[in-house]
Amino acid sequence: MTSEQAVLDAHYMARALELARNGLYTTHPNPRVGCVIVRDGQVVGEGWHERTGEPHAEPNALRAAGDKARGATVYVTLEPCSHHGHTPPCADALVSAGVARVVAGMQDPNPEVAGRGMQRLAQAGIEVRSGVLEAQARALNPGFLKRMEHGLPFVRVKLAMSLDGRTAMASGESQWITGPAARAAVQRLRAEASVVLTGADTVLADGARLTVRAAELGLDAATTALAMSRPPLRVLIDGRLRVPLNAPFFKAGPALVITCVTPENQFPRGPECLVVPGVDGQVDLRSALVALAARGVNEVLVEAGPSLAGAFAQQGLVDEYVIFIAGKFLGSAARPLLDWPLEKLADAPQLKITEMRAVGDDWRVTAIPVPAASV
Ligand SMILES: Nc1nc(O)c(N)c(N[C@@H]2O[C@H](COP(=O)(O)O)[C@@H](O)[C@H]2O)n1
Ligand SMILES: [Zn+2]
Repeated sequence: MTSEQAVLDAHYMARALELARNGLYTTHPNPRVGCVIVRDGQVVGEGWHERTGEPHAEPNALRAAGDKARGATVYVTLEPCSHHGHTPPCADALVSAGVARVVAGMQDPNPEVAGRGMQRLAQAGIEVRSGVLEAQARALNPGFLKRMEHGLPFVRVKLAMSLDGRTAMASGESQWITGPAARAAVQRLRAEASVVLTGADTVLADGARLTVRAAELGLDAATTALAMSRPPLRVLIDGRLRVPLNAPFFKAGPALVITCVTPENQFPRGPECLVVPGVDGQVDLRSALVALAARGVNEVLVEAGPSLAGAFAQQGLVDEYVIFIAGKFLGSAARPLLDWPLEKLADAPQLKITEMRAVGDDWRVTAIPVPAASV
């Protein structure tokens, strides 16, 4: 392959990635996928996957290209599927359309596909290439990949704190530490998650509802409509079933309660209740995540107090922290970020800060845990 071809491949894959991002709020449990069809140096078709049950990105792009797909090159951010799911195999559609070349961002880790899509194309005499802008293709679907590769959702913990690392006054007062731009960013994090998860303490103390509110997303009308069409499932971890049915959390819409005690008709007409293993009224969080992944949950946003967020952190269940930092001191009597008593500096978990940027008057820090072996 010439270097000119490699540059063109990266260029059109970048466009396919851009298209895939249209599905940021809607595709789960499916992945976000984009597709561009190019013939004689012209883009003749574009498509992206909007929601599960509807056509994949490739048939959408093929429909736009019509007869011009014959002899064309197809750029798709994820290997074309080879299985019959809600829709027929995209690899077959590409063969039927007579395309000459298919370039994929990455192999599909779904065991039902896992290389068979590219294989089918190659067997039909189509030139194939995979792994173009692979890091970006992977970054688009952290939850889908984690679920397919590890049977767990991707867990993002959102925290908001003062410059001295405090999240609320001793009284619990915390509205608002951060400004409106940071709060809008949190709304968008909720909207892109499959699940927003919290604990009984937060719901009982703050009356938290954890809904996505259209007016606070800060998105254009079309994107807001997409985001609101697929709101995340709100999940409450409540080991002892302490939260009453009349709590604002339950009045705000459908919710799932994860507990470790038998509900015994606790919620006769109330929310769905999932029982997982636990000890002393403490839900086993890994079991809860496994159960969510089994239901097709890709991305979990944890918005909880120091005790539940700290438990996720201590148990090594967090993939990413998004921490909003406000230019305030709340003082030493205020509440800490995480309940995680550590004795020695040597025991302090290492994080890699991957991004830091201003959001209105606040700062947003993204950090990922560094595995102990590589510290
Ligand atoms: N290559 C590709 N393009 C898309 O637009 C997709 N949505 C997928 N998804 C793959 O197919 C599975 C879902 O199939 P159904 O929507 O149920 O038919 C999904 O798990 C991916 O493996 N792939
Ligand atoms: Zn497909």
